[in-house]
Amino acid sequence: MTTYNAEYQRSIDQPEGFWSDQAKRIPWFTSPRTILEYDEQGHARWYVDGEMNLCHAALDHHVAQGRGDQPAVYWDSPVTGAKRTLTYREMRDEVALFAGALKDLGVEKGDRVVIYMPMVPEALVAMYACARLGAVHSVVFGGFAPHELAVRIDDARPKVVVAASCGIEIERVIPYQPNIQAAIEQSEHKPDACVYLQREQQRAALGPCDHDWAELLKRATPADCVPVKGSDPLYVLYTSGTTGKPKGVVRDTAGYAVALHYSMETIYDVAPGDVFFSASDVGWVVGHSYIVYAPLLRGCTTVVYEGKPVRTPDAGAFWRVISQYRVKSFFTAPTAFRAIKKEDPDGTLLQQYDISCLKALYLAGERLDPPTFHWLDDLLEVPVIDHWWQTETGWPIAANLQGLEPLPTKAGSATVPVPGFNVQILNREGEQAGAMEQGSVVIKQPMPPGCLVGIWGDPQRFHSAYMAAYPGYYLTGDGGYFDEDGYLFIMGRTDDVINVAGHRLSTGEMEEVVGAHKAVAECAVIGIHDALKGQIPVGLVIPKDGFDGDEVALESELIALVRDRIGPVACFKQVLVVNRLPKTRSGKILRKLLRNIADGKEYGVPSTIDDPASLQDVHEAMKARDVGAAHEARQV
Ligand SMILES: CCC(=O)SCCNC(=O)CCNC(=O)[C@H](O)C(C)(C)COP(=O)(O)OP(=O)(O)OC[C@H]1O[C@@H](n2cnc3c(N)ncnc32)[C@H](O)[C@@H]1OP(=O)(O)O
Repeated sequence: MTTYNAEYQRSIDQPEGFWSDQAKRIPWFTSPRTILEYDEQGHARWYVDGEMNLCHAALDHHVAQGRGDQPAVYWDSPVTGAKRTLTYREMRDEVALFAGALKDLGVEKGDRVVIYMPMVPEALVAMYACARLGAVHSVVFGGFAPHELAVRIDDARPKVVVAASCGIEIERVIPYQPNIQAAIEQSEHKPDACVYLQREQQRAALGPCDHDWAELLKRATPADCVPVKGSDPLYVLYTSGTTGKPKGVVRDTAGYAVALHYSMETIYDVAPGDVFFSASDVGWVVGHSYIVYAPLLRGCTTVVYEGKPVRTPDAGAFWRVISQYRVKSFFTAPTAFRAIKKEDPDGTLLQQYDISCLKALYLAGERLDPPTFHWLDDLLEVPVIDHWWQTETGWPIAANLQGLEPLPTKAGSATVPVPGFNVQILNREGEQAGAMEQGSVVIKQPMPPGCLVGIWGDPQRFHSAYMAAYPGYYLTGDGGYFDEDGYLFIMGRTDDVINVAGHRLSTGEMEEVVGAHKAVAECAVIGIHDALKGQIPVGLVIPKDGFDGDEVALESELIALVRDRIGPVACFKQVLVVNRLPKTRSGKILRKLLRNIADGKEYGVPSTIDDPASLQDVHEAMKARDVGAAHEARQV
């Protein structure tokens, strides 16, 4: 039996040999002869000359191997009361037919397709149909506003948009068609066609370029899998950066398939036939990797859950799903359990269900705070595993590898680097930090297969955002440290990206929206601690001369503006009007200081501050509005 240390060391010392062995675990049309090469900028490229199709590897291959009658998807939708099971054969056939429908609309290898759908099986069908044709999908989360959709349409320039007529947020029906119409009106690029899956809760009234999903299928003939090169793009997934423009993370095909397959076995310890439940959304990377692609690549059954952790109908919802579908591995974000703990602090609802099938709980998307870890650890009889990764990496960077060598857990730590990821901590001078010394978390090149291969249409940004800070290393944007046992502790972002309920958002983008209001002279948006959502944004604005003084009206307008431009998912719900903001003498707003005050920490007056009295002003304003824990903050 290989140990973690031996496997990890081999992956770092002999990356080509290591990933060549792993590549043999998935089906190819043509096996790669070149395992690893570097592009002209020195970035790793995996399996460039291999030929495969991810839809074939995840569906057709399993049907051919005798898994046709095994469930591939369990759909459970407490918001509509519907449930559905699709076998591998049924999935393959639906995907092939929908791929045929997309082909009829002119979609070919390399074309982009934007997908804007809730948690319905057809979202998976649409994604796999794109993969089948070699088309590049770009899924946009339903909680984003039309403006965000428009930005993505302009960047990805899709031939077709595939959507559902509506999504359902507990009891609220959210019509999607008005969002799509508004987005296409705002975007410069106009897709040729939109396809709507009509849901009975709210049907879409189809325009001249719109198509009914069911009608298209009636006319379509099944399409075959198109062989693609290992390095051909599978998808573009947008994620927040420090500026208003999101970054289109480009994922290749074969590296991703090999890495996901490896992770299912080594990290999540699941075998073909096991049931895997990831409670997230297809709009996030967790959805792409661990709802859609990895479970089926491994021959498992994936649970597609259209509901919330609470209120659909109660805080026992996850336990019900685990019990009903005999889930072996469950994955969600800590914020979901904070919501459950709030409603059912003693875990009483768990007693109603037999969850003896569950072998481990995995958490990611934000830091697993020790109180939530201990609550879960006391409640459950299975390992509670925090693991850390990013949209960019596509799969876990650090974890406690249950399929390789389970290690003792430490609260607050994501345990150890996953084989393939040469994680290091660099200090301000760019030197390796010692144990317990906090610094920038970086990954030494080559990044393993599955990680981003570029930013869509912007190679320069790929380099400047990730590769330029420390040549030869990928900059994660997180700060952290290793302890003496080699356990990795991630302490949070080192930039202006915040994490709200497991959703990565840019305060810079919110500042752009707030700053564009006609009454705002200057503003700062900071992420402050929140017991439920991890972090929430708070705006601080200085009004322009001539402002009428109605602070309540201004706050409402700014909240509505952010909701309208970015979406409800931003959770932007508090704005303070202030006379001045603390700045350095060179004019830089002291955001970290503002965060410390809001989080109730002790703070000093930096020597570089331009106007020390501004600090007292802001602190008083925060206390008056009961912002975070500002009443506990103390100047030292
Ligand atoms: C490891 C790599 C990664 O980090 S990948 C990202 C991992 N993150 C996740 O999986 C996200 C985890 N979070 C969640 O699933 C949700 O936040 C949970 C915990 C379920 C709570 O949901 P909820 O109560 O709706 O709160 P929220 O903060 O998510 O929503 C705020 C407002 O946005 C809305 N919203 C949400 N989703 C949608 C949607 N798909 N379509 C339309 N609207 C949506 C919510 O209704 C809420 O609106 P409102 O402000 O109450 O009016």
